[in-house]
Amino acid sequence: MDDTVKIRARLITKEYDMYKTRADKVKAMLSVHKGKAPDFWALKGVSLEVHSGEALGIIGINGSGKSTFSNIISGIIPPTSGDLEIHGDVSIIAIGAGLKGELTGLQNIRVKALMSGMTNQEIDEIIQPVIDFADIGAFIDQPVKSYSSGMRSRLGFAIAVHQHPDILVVDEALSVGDSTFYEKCMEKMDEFKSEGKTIIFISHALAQVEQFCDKVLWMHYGDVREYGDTEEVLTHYRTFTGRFNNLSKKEKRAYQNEAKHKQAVFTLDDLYAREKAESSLPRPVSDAELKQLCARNSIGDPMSKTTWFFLIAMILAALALGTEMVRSPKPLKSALPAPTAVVQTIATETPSRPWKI
Ligand SMILES: Nc1ncnc2c1ncn2[C@@H]1O[C@H](COP(=O)(O)OP(=O)(O)OP(=O)(O)O)[C@@H](O)[C@H]1O
Repeated sequence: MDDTVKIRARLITKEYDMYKTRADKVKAMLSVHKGKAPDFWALKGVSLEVHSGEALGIIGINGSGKSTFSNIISGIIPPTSGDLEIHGDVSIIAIGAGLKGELTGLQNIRVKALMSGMTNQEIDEIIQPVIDFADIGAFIDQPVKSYSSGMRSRLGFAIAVHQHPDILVVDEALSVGDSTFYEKCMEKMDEFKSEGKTIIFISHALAQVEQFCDKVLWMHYGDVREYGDTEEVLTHYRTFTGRFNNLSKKEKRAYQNEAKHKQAVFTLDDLYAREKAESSLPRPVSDAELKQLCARNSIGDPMSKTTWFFLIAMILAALALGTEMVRSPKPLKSALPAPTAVVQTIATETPSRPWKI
């Protein structure tokens, strides 16, 4: 492990809109209707720094936001606010994620490798090692939808590690494999670590986390409950889950409902106030920077008034042009802008059918 920061997350939030129908979502995007769908904040300001050669475990009960956070790190979904720096290529392995069911295992290897920017020659070189590592035999030529979850996980892991990413995110992918494959994956992850690569390991299997991770992030209903030394965090987490599991069904439901209510009513102003009172950031920031970190990113926002204005202006211009062309039809060639050389060539070659131009 060295001091080079590979991942720096500062006050990352994720808001999901709980639209009932697709139409409601489209209406909200166009800001046509005033009603706002109920919000749900899956992440309420997560900050951490992960270094080169470090293995970070992410733990937490179901629905605490682990996958949401790992999907943001992997670039699969954008954060709602906050700042994320990633230094290096990221490869994520999650159960079944990223594999196309209709394609064969072999085709999936090619597609995923192409998407990660590998050349055809590089892909040819990794195909056999991936097949050997995944150990799924003749199934490699079968559609992935016919695979068991263990086979999918093996193929996903094999592809991801052979892309040689700088940062490897393993989201519960090892929970479905057998013990032999698990050992093989662990060996590979150790190799990665010793090469200075960074690993994010999301798991409910605390013994695996304990064995492998240098640090642990305990997530709890969108918040960071604790972040630090593996043994310490795991001890506290085990105490919590011991108590939680002893609750009656009714008590558990009440606990969950209260936490989810807090996730529903959360706002970015709350985050700003919380950080003003007690900062969770690894380094101090100015008030202006804090305000920026607590401001919504523009991706996914409803359209601004200016965008609306231009959109409407363009639609009106297109309509006016269309009407003009219908009212005074001209020969197509004169209605069009000056023809290019290619169009002229075709027109010359097909003089009797100029409408083909
Ligand atoms: N696309 C979505 N739209 C709405 N809510 C979502 C969406 N994805 C996740 N959520 C909600 O966000 C919260 C966090 O989910 P997430 O999958 O990140 O938790 P998790 O800790 O990975 O859970 P698990 O351990 O069960 O995998 C949950 O309450 C979940 O229901």
